[in-house]
Amino acid sequence: MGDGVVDNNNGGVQGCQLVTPWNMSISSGHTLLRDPRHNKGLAFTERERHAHYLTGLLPPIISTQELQEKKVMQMIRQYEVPLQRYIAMIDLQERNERLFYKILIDHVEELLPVVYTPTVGEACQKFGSIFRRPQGLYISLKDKGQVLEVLRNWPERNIEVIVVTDGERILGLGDLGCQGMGIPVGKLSLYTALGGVRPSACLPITVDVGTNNQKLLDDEFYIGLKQNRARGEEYDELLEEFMKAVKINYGEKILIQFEDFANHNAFSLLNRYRTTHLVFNDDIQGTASVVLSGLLSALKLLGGTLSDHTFLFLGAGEAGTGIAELIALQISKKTGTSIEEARKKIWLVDSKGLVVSSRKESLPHFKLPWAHEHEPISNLLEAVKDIKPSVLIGTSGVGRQFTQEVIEAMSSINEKPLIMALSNPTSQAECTAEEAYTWSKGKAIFASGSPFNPVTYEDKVFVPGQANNAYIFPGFGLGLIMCGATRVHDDLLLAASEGLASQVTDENYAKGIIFPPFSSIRNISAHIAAKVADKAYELGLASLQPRPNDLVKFAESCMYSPVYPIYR
Ligand SMILES: NC(=O)C1=CN([C@@H]2O[C@H](COP(=O)(O)OP(=O)(O)OC[C@H]3O[C@@H](n4cnc5c(N)ncnc54)[C@H](OP(=O)(O)O)[C@@H]3O)[C@@H](O)[C@H]2O)C=CC1
Ligand SMILES: CC(=O)C(=O)O
Ligand SMILES: [Mg+2]
Repeated sequence: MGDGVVDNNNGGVQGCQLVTPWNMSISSGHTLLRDPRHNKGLAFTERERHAHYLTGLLPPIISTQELQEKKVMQMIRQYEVPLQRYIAMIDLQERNERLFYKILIDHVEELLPVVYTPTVGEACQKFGSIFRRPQGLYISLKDKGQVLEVLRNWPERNIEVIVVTDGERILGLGDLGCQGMGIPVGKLSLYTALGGVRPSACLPITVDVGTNNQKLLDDEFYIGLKQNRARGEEYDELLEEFMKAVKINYGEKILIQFEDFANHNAFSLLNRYRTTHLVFNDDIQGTASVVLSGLLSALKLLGGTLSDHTFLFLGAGEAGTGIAELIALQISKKTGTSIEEARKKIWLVDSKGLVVSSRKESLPHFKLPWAHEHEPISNLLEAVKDIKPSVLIGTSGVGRQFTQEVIEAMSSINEKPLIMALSNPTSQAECTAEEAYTWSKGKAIFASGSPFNPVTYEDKVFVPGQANNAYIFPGFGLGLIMCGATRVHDDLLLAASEGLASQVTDENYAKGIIFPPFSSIRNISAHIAAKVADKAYELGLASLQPRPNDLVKFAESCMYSPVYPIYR
C-alpha cells in the first residue's frame, strides 16, 4: 500500500521505471532493525551489534528490555487521548513485537482498554485516517476464484489460528466494513498476550464484501470496497471458497474464530462449518462461556443453583441467544431435565419486546426456542416487573437501556440483583457501573463488557467485573491448539466456563468480584486450556498422542515468551 500514484494499466508508478522489490532472507544490519519480529532496539548487546552489522546504526548505550518497557510506558501514559495510546501501541507492535507483548503482558489491566474495547472501537471507526502499515490479510470480492493465492501471500506458513470478520457488526458500532480489521488484529494480540499463542501463528483476516455504511462509502479515506454488501449466493460462494482455501493451505487443524459478523450470517456460517472445520463463533459461544462462568461464580454470592434463578436478556441476537443456550445446557446437564424445560427459566426481549409464542411467525430461527407462552410485553421495564428475573443481562448493543426504573425494579425484587451490561464499547453499555451501584443502593452485583473503574457508594468501594469473552477465547484457543483438537463441541465451552470460575478466589468473592483479575490472565488461560484439552481427550476430539499427564504444565510450556532471545 504505497503512497504513490498507481497506474492501473501497467501496475507501476506513473513516469517511473519498473523495479523489483527484493530483500535479503537473513536479517542483519538495517534490515534487522526494521524487522519487528527480531528487532530489540537499544537492547542489542555489544556482541550482537558486532555480529549482525549493527555497529553505528544504534547509539552507543545498551539498554535492557525492562528499561525499554519503563520508557515506553512513560511515553504512553503521557498521551491523554486513548486513540493516541492505541496508535502508540500499534506503532510499537510494528517496530518491536517482543517489547509490545512484554509491555501488554506486564501491564495488562492498564493496556487492555487501549488495544481492545473500548479504544479499538474508535480505532476501527477512524481506521481509514489512522491507517499506516497494513496489518492482517484482506480478502475481497475482487479475489473471488483466487483466494488460495491471496492466502499464500501471507509471509508465515505455520498458522494455527485465524480470527476472521466481515466487519458488519463491529462491537455495538454496526457496519464498519473493511475497517473492522482492527478487531481481528486486536483479538489476535490477546491470543498472544493472554493465551500465549505465538504471534507468528496468528492470522487476522477481513473479508471485504462491501459495506452498507453510507458514511464510509462517502469517505474519501475509506480503505474498503466502495459498494454495498454482497448478499446471498455471492456472499456464500466467497465464504465457501475462503473456508476451503484455509484448510488446503493450513491443514485440518487450523482454528478459525468467527468474529463480529452480523447475526444473519453468524449463525448460518457456524452451522455450516462446525462439522467440517475447527471453528467457533466468539460472539455466540465465547461470550456464552464467559457469562456462564460469571454466573457459576455469582452463585457463591447469591446462593442456590443455576436452576433456582430466572434470567432476562435485553437483546436476542448472537450474544443473547448464545448465552441463553449455554445456560440452558448447563442446567439441563446438572439437573437431568430436558433442554426445553431448562429454557423455561430464560426470557429474552428484543427491539420489538418480549420474545413470545404469538410472535413465532415473524421470528428468525435462533429466537424460536425462547418464544415462550406469555402475553406480549413491549418494553423492558414491564418485562422486569412481570417476569421478576434475578439476573438481568444486556446484549442489545444499545447504550443506557437499563434505566433507573429498571435497576430499581430489579432491586425491589431481589436482595442482590445480578446485572450484566455486556454491550461494547463503553458508549453502548446498557448502564454504567456507577448507575448500577447507585440506583440499586449498593445491592447489585455488576459486570460489564467494557471496563469501568471502581465506584465508591456510601463509603464502600465496589469493584465491577469485566464480563468479556477476552477471558475465554485465548485460553480456549490455546487448549484446542495444544491438544490438536479436530472439532469444537459445546462441552468444551462448559469446561472453559468451569475452568475460569475455578480461578476466582475467596479473596475475590469477599470483594463481590465474580471474575478473577486480568493481572493473572496467563495463569487463568493455562487452566482454561487444560480443562478444554482434558474434555477434548475425554470426547475423543484430541489428536495429540500420548495425552500429556499434567495439562496445566503442558499449557504453560506451550506459551510464547516475549523475553528477548540472545542472537548468536
Ligand atoms: N461482553 C462481551 O464479551 C460481548 C459483548 N457483545 C456485545 O453485545 C452487543 C450485541 O451483540 P450481538 O448479540 O452480536 O448483536 P445482534 O445484532 O446479534 O443482537 C442485538 C440484539 O439486540 C436487540 N436490540 C437492538 N436494539 C434494541 C433495543 N432498543 N431494545 C431491545 N433490544 C434491542 C436486537 O433486536 P432485534 O433482533 O429485534 O433486531 C437483537 O436481538 C454488542 O454491543 C456487542 O459488542 C457481543 C459479544 C461479546
Ligand atoms: C467482545 C466482543 O467480542 C464484542 O463486543 O463483539
Ligand atoms: Mg465480538
